[in-house]
Amino acid sequence: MITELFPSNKSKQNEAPFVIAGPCSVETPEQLMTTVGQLKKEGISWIRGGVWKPRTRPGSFEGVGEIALPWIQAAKKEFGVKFAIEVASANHVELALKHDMDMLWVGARSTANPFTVQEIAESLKGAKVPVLIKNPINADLSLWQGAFERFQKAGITDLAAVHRGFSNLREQVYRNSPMWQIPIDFKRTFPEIPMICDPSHIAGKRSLVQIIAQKALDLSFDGFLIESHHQPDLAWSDAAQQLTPQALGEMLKNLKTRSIHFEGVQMRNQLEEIRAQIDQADHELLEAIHRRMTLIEKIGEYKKLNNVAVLDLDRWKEIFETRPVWGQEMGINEELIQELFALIHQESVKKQTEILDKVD
Ligand SMILES: O=C(O)C(=O)C[C@]1(C(=O)O)C=C[C@@H](O)C=C1
Repeated sequence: MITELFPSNKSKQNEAPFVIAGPCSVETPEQLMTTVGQLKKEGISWIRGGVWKPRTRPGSFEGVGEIALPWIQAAKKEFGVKFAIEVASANHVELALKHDMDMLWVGARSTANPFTVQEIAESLKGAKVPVLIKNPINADLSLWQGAFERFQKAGITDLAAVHRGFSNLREQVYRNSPMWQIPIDFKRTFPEIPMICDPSHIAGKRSLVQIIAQKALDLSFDGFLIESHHQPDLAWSDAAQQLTPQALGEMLKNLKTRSIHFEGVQMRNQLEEIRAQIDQADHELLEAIHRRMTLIEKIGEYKKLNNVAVLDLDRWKEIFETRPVWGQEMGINEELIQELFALIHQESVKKQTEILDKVD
């Protein structure tokens, strides 16, 4: 089972994360052998490599295809490594299994298409390989969850999720927006499924890979899928985001792994005490919201009696402008206050509309 590969499931703390690394694309037998050999020297024994590359636009390099599979078999034999490749159709699955691939992954563009996910899941029935499912290219949590449900329904349960970021036209720093809340929400709904981070596709450039990888460890991710090439600048695809095996080894040494839980009685007691205070603060927050809602209902009754519209834009504008200023004085993030009051106002309007529409 794939879960056995992850340190967080072995109850050991501060252990090195599980890493699958390798070139974006398998290009030639020489490139593969050299890269795999160098990765092995860095202690990496799970290798990735693209054979079929689904590209956004035609004309760019789409992978060397099936001929790469015997090259991979040779590299596996030479270095005693395991290999993971992407599959995007039943035909790819059949070929991958025929050539002893050890792990498969479903790419972001495939996850976005339920027909493709269904086809891959069905073609894998009875197979023993673990499968990684990357998040869909668009920021749609349920589409990602749906892909897992399709695999589970087909009886394939040896699964892990890969967070590779989301396509976002407004994003400027990264190639794909990390939107960390989405993988966190995924972990909440599928706690038994390990979550791997692909910092290469989020970062888009090698100088940012470590920052993303560290953030993933801080958020208790279980491992990495990282692109590495022995001559990154000459790579046939994704040249800017690939690291040399040596740079990757160095980066992995520099990453700080964290414990999942607080260790030691004193630390745990302190934490309990602070959490009790948080419970109290949350209670007061809910009481304040309840008090506000009671007042909203009072105004709602008054508006109904006097035949006044629910929405009062001037008052709403005043609230929307003053609350962030109040919050700023307390050091609270402006965006949080705006989002919070937008939700609160939405609820007020809903409550008052119900009051006005109620037939007495
Ligand atoms: O002040 C009012 O008129 C209200 O009904 C309260 C309230 C609010 O949530 O604060 C709700 C709806 C209006 O659009 C403006 C403000």
